[in-house]
Amino acid sequence: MKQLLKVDGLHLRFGGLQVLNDLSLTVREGQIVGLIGPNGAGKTSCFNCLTGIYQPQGGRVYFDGRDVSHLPTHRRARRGMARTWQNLGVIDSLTVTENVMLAQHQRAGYSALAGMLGLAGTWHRERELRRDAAEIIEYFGLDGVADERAGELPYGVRKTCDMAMALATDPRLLMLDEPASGLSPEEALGLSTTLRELRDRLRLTILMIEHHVPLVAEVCDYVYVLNFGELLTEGEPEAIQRHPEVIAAYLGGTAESPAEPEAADDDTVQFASEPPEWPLMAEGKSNGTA
Ligand SMILES: Nc1ncnc2c1ncn2[C@@H]1O[C@H](COP(=O)(O)OP(=O)(O)OP(=O)(O)O)[C@@H](O)[C@H]1O
Repeated sequence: MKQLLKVDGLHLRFGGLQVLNDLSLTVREGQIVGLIGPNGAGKTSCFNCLTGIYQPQGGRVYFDGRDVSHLPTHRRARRGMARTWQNLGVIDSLTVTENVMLAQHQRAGYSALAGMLGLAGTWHRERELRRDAAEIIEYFGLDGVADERAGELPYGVRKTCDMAMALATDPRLLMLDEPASGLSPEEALGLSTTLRELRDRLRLTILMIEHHVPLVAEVCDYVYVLNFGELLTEGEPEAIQRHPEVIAAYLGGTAESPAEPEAADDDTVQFASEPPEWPLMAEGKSNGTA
């Protein structure tokens, strides 16, 4: 599988705070890759560097074999890098359809001024975009709320709208920032079906920040673990769940003696204490805390 995203030695500092320290990772085409780590580990900052929102002091980002480190956010998006937001990218005062169409506009193919003036050709393209938006909305099961203002919809529905908006940019790489946060445990696990479908039917590659371990274990091919801005370890989800340093990072303590894991009925561990969204799970068990 070819490398779609390659991150090479990112360094990011805010004043005296080293947020990312020599972070490197690779996402291959067709993979679903997880980026996990305790609160404040630098996951969202990493996404911000990948999308060009933050300009790191060192390191390079390559997308589809090209160095995109110097490109602004909208040009990276045009190349096929899309993201969702931890705190939702939807505009509350717009309807679901309007939000999706707004997201589509970077690939509209005409200037905002041409659109405003209704110049020849724009109305035809606009109709195409509206049709595409309707398909995306239907795909995500949002057709029943397409004309509702996003701000009036439940949180889970707005999250789905956020994902529909990312898809509307016609991406190759979808970067999801905590897609399961705020969802019920059932909704969160249902996401795994959606994510696999996005990969298998639409041939998307997915990099996702997520604390919901059953979802990560269920859907990710590979996982990177960040701690204090550095790569702690990487590997397949099963190995990550049993990794002593990962356990120690989430619980405090040391790799040799991580604090207080609860006994489980196999060789994985479950934690009753903080952080609630990272109890390492025996496969298929629900912790009810997501
Ligand atoms: N713009 C900024 N200015 C100053 N500090 C920042 C900025 N953005 C992030 N940080 C700091 O960088 C560190 C990493 O934050 P980041 O949000 O990337 O972590 P995270 O792993 O995504 O955490 P969480 O799981 O809680 O979302 C934190 O200490 C945060 O306060």
